[in-house]
Parts: sequence; structure tokens; C-alpha cells
Amino acid sequence: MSASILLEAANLGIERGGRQLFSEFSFSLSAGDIVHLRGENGAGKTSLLRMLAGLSRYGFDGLVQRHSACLYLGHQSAVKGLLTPRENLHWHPSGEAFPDDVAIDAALAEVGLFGYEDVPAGQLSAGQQRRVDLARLYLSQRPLWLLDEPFTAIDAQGVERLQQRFIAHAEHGGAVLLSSHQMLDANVTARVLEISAGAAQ
Ligand SMILES: Nc1ncnc2c1ncn2[C@@H]1O[C@H](COP(=O)(O)OP(=O)(O)OP(=O)(O)O)[C@@H](O)[C@H]1O
Repeated sequence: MSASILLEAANLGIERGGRQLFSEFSFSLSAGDIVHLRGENGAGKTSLLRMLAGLSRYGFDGLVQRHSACLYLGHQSAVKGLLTPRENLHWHPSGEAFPDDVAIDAALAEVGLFGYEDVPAGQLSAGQQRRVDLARLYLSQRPLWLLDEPFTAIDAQGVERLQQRFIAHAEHGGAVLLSSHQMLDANVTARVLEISAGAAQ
């Protein structure tokens, strides 16, 4: 095994609701990779990302080897409305706690939430709540990022900043696998993984 490989997936298959979404899907993620997971609605992107993150095995086949700690961002918000952004990040349900309020506030500023640190998250807009989740990308030390629709509810400027963050993460030895229906900017050097009905490539 090369030291730079962060994840290996071999012969993956997913069956949901009696339908085989795809099978015999193999790939790896290495340090420096940005990989864009694409496929139509229902193709199985969320199912695949959950499988890779080790969150679900239902209906799955194949072997996933993670050689690195992983940060998983689901397409549904993990933000608790009664907690403030600072508290949400302090006690994040991923189990990756961020105890340093100074670092948390800096991350919140990075995602445009300066001044909202102590506002109950339930009072924030959908995009601002998504930004609380995304602040983890400025706090986490985990090299392998598995991101399900990270651009959801994010404005154009925010999407551009996120892509800059992906580039910086990859340049520092991380890897990013993200699903999105949006095209990535031309300055993002990304590999495409395409899932289509019954097959993947
Ligand atoms: N818990 C479940 N039980 C049965 N079928 C499921 C379950 N979860 C997902 N599916 C089915 O699996 C298929 C793939 O769903 P998934 O959410 O992985 O697709 P997706 O590619 O992420 O789609 P989208 O682009 O719409 O987010 C869908 O047809 C969905 O109905």
C-alpha cells in the first residue's frame, strides 16, 4: 500500500429497495485528490458516501479500507437549533469535539458568521446553518473529507470560497470526495467519479 492512499474501495455494490444501484465499483483516494462524485437524483451518491464513512452497511457489498481519519458531512444539517454556532461546533455529533473557542470563532469568521457566534442556530437562515456545519472544514485535522452536497443553500461567493478551501486542503496532503450537481470552477483540478443507473466509472 502506498503511504499516500487515504481510502481504498473495492468491488462496491449497493442495493436499495430491491434495486441494484451499482456494482463492481472500485477506486481509491490519495493525498492531494479532489474528486467530484456525480450522478442523477437517486443514483446512490449519498448511499455511497455513507458506506465510505462507515455509517451504514445496509444493502452494501464490497470492501472499504480507510487509512485515515475521516470527516463526513451529510447533506442534512447536523446543527441543533437550540444551540449557538459556537456550542454546535464545541459538541459536534461527529464526535470530533473542538474545545478551543478562539479557533471556533476564527472558523465561523471564515464561513461568514462573524457576529453570529452566540445566536441560537434555529434563528439563522438555511444557508447560515449550513455554514455552521461547513466551519468544521476550518477546524478539523482529519485528512479525508467525504462531503455530501456541501454547496446546498450556499451563495455563489460561499461556493467559490469552499472550493478554495478544498484546494488548500488537497495541497496540504488531504483528500476531498464531494457530491454535487454543480460544476466545479475551472481552477479546481478534480477527478470525476460518475455513478449512473446500474454502473459506475
Ligand atoms: N433507507 C432506504 N430504504 C430504501 N431505499 C433507499 C433508502 N435510502 C435511499 N434509498 C434509495 O436509494 C436510492 C439512492 O438514494 P441516494 O440518496 O443514495 O441517491 P443520491 O444519488 O444521493 O440522490 P440525490 O442526488 O437525489 O441526492 C434512491 O432510489 C432511494 O430511494
